[in-house]
Amino acid sequence: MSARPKQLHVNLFEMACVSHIVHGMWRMPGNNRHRMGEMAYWLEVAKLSEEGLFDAVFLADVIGTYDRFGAGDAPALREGVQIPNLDPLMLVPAMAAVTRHVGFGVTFSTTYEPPFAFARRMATLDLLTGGRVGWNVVTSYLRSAAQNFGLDDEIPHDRRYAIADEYMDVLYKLWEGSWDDTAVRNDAAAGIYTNPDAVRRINHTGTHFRVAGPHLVQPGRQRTPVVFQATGSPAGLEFAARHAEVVFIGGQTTADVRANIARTRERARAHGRHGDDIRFIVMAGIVTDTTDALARKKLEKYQQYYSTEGALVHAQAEIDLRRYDPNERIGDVLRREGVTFGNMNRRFRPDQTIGSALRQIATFDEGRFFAVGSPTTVATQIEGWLDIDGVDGINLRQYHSFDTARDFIDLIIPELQRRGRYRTAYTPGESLRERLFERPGQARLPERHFAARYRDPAALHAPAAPLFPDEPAPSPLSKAS
Ligand SMILES: Cc1cc2nc3c(=O)[nH]c(=O)nc-3n(C[C@H](O)[C@H](O)[C@H](O)COP(=O)(O)O)c2cc1C
Repeated sequence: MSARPKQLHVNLFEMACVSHIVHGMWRMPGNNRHRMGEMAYWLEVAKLSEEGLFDAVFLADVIGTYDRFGAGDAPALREGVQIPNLDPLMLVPAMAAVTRHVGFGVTFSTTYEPPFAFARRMATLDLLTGGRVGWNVVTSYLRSAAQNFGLDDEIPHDRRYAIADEYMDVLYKLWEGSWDDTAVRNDAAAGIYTNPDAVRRINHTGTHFRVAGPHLVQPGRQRTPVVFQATGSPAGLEFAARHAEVVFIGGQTTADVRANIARTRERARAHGRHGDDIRFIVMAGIVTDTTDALARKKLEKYQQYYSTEGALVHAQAEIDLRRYDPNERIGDVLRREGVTFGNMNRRFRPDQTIGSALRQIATFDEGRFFAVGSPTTVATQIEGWLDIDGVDGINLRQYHSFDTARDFIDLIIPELQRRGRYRTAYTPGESLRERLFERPGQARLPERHFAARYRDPAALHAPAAPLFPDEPAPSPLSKAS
């Protein structure tokens, strides 16, 4: 009875750095990663993504270094692991100017810079792009980032989400509540540019932030950009349930992925949202060629350049695992060295042997959503991701810029289109939100989203229930707001 098979959403996964996810690849002849500081590079990324009818170019970001192995910044610098890196927000207007449809997902952290200036920057992008922007909300996991913003160490994990929740509250007040749609009159005869009765201050006074307003930017197409988030923690899940529209989901097995999706949907429903108000995206790796054998050969070629050191740096390994007995457990070695497990829990477990951790890293970061083969092979696997795992789309990891995107566009997309699994054209004038949710005419957040309450001016001054009421106050950031 189903009218149309589920279609794949695709973002090109980018970061304005040389080595983003699959490390060492920048050394491959013909790879353009070193051009990330050139405007021409980003214009090509944008045009290529639009040629591929991608949903968006998705830009990751970090605001500190992966200082590792007690060797400071040297390993990350040598390997180009996310340093040097450029400010992703600054790339968007250039890319938008040479495209008409493709969207832009931009990462920004809620932990270190107060919300008012960010509200303005993001609203500027929404306005200038005609509603083509999304925001990947991150709370930042690097100690070195904390030290760049006046702190000695990371703010504890769950507390970062409590700060982020109030951060969102301020943004929604500015984006959704401060200006009416009809505020700008541009009425020369009456001498009224903006109707003062249609613009209001927000006068937000919370635990972490005090912001008077009004917002400085008139409303764009979407007002609030599409809210992306990646999480694997209980606090992050609660945050996603209230705020996120696109969630990066993981899981080692189909059952895990399905359970993660179901849990997030269930929590979203508890917040008065609909299950399908959230899209689920996975980071995927695809290596393809005209035949399975050629695709395998391409993978082998790529693997020659892969850097285990780069991968360990990115995995935030506190020690250089290559220097230890592979039969020892990570936890035992760390104890002996007097080093804490730190953020290594993102990739490893303390009871894991060094050897198994190294094998995991050495498998080219294949991960759960990895496909190598001909277009038929890959498309069949993707259909399984959509129908069996239940995800809505992928962030396409790049091995080679621009061959990864080019191969996907030339080989995989036609096959997906043949199967009715991928759009054959953009819908002119649609916002990123309309595209992702396939809801024409709904460029703005649905009425049932938490943010929509601020469309009623009276609600601007009613205190909103914080998502994490037990968090202690004030935060180390409150002085900065
Ligand atoms: C696809 C994907 C993209 C991510 N991009 C970034 C990023 O650009 N910057 C960042 O600081 N963290 C990024 N993260 C990490 C997440 O923000 C988050 O720290 C991680 O998913 C763990 O969630 P948790 O903090 O709720 O435990 C990304 C994670 C995933 C899965």
